[in-house]
Amino acid sequence: MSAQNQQRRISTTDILAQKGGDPIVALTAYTAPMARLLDAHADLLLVGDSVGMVLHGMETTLPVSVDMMVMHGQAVMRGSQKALVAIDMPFGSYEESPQQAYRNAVDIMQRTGCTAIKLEGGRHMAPTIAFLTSRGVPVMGHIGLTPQAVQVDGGFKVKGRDEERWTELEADGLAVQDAGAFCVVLEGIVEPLAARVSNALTIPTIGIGASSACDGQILVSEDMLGFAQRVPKFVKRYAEVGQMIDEAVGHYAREVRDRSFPGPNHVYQSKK
Ligand SMILES: Nc1nc(=O)c2c([nH]1)NC[C@@H]1CN(c3ccc(C(=O)N[C@@H](CCC(=O)O)C(=O)O)cc3)CN21
Ligand SMILES: CC(C)C(=O)C(=O)O
Ligand SMILES: [Mg+2]
Repeated sequence: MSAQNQQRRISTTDILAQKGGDPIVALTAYTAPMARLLDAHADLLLVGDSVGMVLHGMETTLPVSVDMMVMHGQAVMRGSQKALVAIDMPFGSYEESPQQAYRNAVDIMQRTGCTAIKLEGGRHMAPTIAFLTSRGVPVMGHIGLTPQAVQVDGGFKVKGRDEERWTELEADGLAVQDAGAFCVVLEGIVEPLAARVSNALTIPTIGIGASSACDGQILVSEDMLGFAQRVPKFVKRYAEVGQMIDEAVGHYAREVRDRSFPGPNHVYQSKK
């Protein structure tokens, strides 16, 4: 390791310090080349369990394993230098007990070198979050629409449309904060609720489908880049990479078929 050009990674305390200040720029990353491109712009890269749906074609995030998260986490660590890397704890790896959560979180941190883990759940996960943070595992919370609850919720359903639910979600945010989380993802909630939770908390809120009232934003990179055919309403498509790939691959196929590729620049010549 050379001391020169060695850039310090953004830390959990750096993220915490962005509360109410410069918005936190976060994106998902699953691979080294994508992490390299995102690292120049993002404060935080999340190796999301959405990897199961986005890269592996799964219908939900439920089949994702710790080993999958570790493989993708290692790739993202190799591809990034500056951004804080957090890794999602997959379904079934943390809910049983604080001890189970600790064992799997340490496994993920030790095998990847990531800075933090993220887990879904509010008040009911607070004892687990406290167990982890008091033992050296930084935790990012995730409340609102929690995709690992897709089967009990009967789909990916926006939360807080009913005002009577607002105090419960606020209590979830406060419980996650009091348990020691350094930030919390607010997913799929109505704008006034996002504003209320963001104002009530002293840790940064990072929104996805939760309005600009949050202290930062996160999106699935492939969604905002235009890879997917269909994306949730909260996604803005900043590019149409899927279309670019279709055009490029169509061009390649035509050139292979008419033998114009490979051309003179793409072949090896023997010694004269
Ligand atoms: N590619 C991708 N992007 C994501 O943002 C994402 C994943 N995958 N996988 C894990 C979860 C699942 N997410 C989702 C998936 C679907 C909707 C969705 O269809 N929402 C409806 C609104 C439903 C309602 O109104 O209750 C929508 O029209 O946006 C939302 C979040 C967010 N996460
Ligand atoms: C979208 C973010 C918050 C996530 O949990 C994921 O990508 O799995
Ligand atoms: Mg996730």
